[in-house]
Amino acid sequence: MKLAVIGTGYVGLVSGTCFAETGNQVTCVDIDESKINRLKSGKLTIYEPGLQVLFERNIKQERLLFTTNLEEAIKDAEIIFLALPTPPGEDGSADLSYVLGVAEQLGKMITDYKVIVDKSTVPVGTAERVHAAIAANAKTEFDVVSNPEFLREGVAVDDFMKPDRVVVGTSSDRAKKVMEKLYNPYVRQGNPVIFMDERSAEMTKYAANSYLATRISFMNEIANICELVGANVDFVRKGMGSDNRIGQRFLFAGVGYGGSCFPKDVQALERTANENKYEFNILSSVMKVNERQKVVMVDKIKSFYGEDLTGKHFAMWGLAFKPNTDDIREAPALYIINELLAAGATVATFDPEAMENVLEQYEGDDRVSFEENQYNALKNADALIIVTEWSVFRTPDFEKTFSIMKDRVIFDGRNVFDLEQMEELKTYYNSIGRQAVDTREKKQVPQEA
Ligand SMILES: NC(=O)c1ccc[n+]([C@@H]2O[C@H](COP(=O)([O-])OP(=O)(O)OC[C@H]3O[C@@H](n4cnc5c(N)ncnc54)[C@H](O)[C@@H]3O)[C@@H](O)[C@H]2O)c1
Ligand SMILES: O=c1ccn([C@@H]2O[C@H](COP(=O)(O)OP(=O)(O)O[C@H]3O[C@H](CO)[C@@H](O)[C@H](O)[C@H]3O)[C@@H](O)[C@H]2O)c(=O)[nH]1
Repeated sequence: MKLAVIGTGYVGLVSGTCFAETGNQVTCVDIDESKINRLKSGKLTIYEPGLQVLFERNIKQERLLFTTNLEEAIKDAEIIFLALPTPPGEDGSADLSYVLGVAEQLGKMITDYKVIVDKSTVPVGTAERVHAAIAANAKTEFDVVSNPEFLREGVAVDDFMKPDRVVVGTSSDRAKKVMEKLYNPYVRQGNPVIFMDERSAEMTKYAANSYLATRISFMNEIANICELVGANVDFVRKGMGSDNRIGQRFLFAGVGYGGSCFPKDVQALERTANENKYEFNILSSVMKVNERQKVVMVDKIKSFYGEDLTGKHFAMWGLAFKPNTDDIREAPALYIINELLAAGATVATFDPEAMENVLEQYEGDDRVSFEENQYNALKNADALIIVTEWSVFRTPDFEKTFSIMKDRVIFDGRNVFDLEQMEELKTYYNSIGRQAVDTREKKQVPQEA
């Protein structure tokens, strides 16, 4: 099938490449000329494991093209995907200007039947608004379908190629047949395509993200209580998760959820509730808990050193909002850095992929540095703070680590180390939802003469 994907960010680039991989002819379009030039020259614009191979293969086999010319991209396409940003507006609702702006342009351009598919995360009722925006100028038949995307960054290719499910919202039989054909290869792998109306499809996306965010905030609260009562959240998680009704996944306490989706989508669903005069009490708490959790490491650091951190220097491992991505949108690390700086500290950071995206924010600020590797970041550090659970941080050379640091102190926001292991090292180790370990050698107090 011939497809156009409008917006070549995390979702557009992954979807476009994966659709090409299942044999479709895909043209990806973006207004960002530098992005398109880079993609055209065979270079990826994001870090996403497994994407490079598919990207190169499909470019080589001429199934994947890139352009800035919207009209050219959609001319022969049977299906047009909108993978455009829907950032939070000032009132927390999703900003639909990108989606509706492109819809208006499409209305003027389409000359034969098209299925226009919304892959962006958009509030309930958007399919109707997109339909109206296109219809204002369209001289031909078309259908608007809601097909929310559930991929996770860091495992996006796997999630796209082997989705737990595909949700398609449409009330048109003609569009349904087109979508059935498109997703046929995925159904054959045993993954269901769930058809429903447009409004339910739009709501499904917000419900799924908000539920997952709720699980995280719930576990973060459990972790905070564990610390107070002397329990260990890792045991509690395993004990809870073994109940099939709960399940093991997505129960990890940490430094709060970040990324480009959960924070904005929870906020947007609360906004939808408010607009409909419904008080969604759980969501307000989910957000409140997350705000607090993002800086829980700073609270721990301040109770160790005192409120004023002037003269203190910290090493930070991890900047991305989660491992295996270079994405730093709403990354807890950035909130933690800013709080530390405000309290007078300096920070040396290392992240395997995300440093380039953070550099700009601290340009000219010599209180924050970006180091070549995780050990360089430890030089003269009073303490190490772990914010993102990249695999490379899980088994460090502790002897080397402590020989470089000024003091043997670790604050771990992702529980990457076992407590037993830390008890054997002479260290102060403070993690999430577990008791702090302090096995540093006590200084000998000289006997009074
Ligand atoms: N990132 C994720 O993991 C993820 C997963 C599922 C759903 N979503 C949703 O998908 C949507 C896109 O998210 P993303 O992370 O890919 O965003 P992104 O910011 O990475 O990419 C959006 C792209 O759209 C381009 N763009 C903006 N205006 C354009 C226009 N008029 N014409 C053509 N291109 C234009 C931008 O230049 C950018 O490259 C959002 O609604 C998001 O909530 C994201
Ligand atoms: O047990 C967990 C799981 C995740 N997180 C945090 O939650 C955030 C989001 O993680 P994840 O969901 O893995 O990443 P995203 O790429 O943001 O994916 C979410 O958001 C996407 C955009 O809507 C959806 O498509 C995905 O289904 C949904 O999982 C990150 O900060 C994680 O560190 C935790 O703190 N504990």
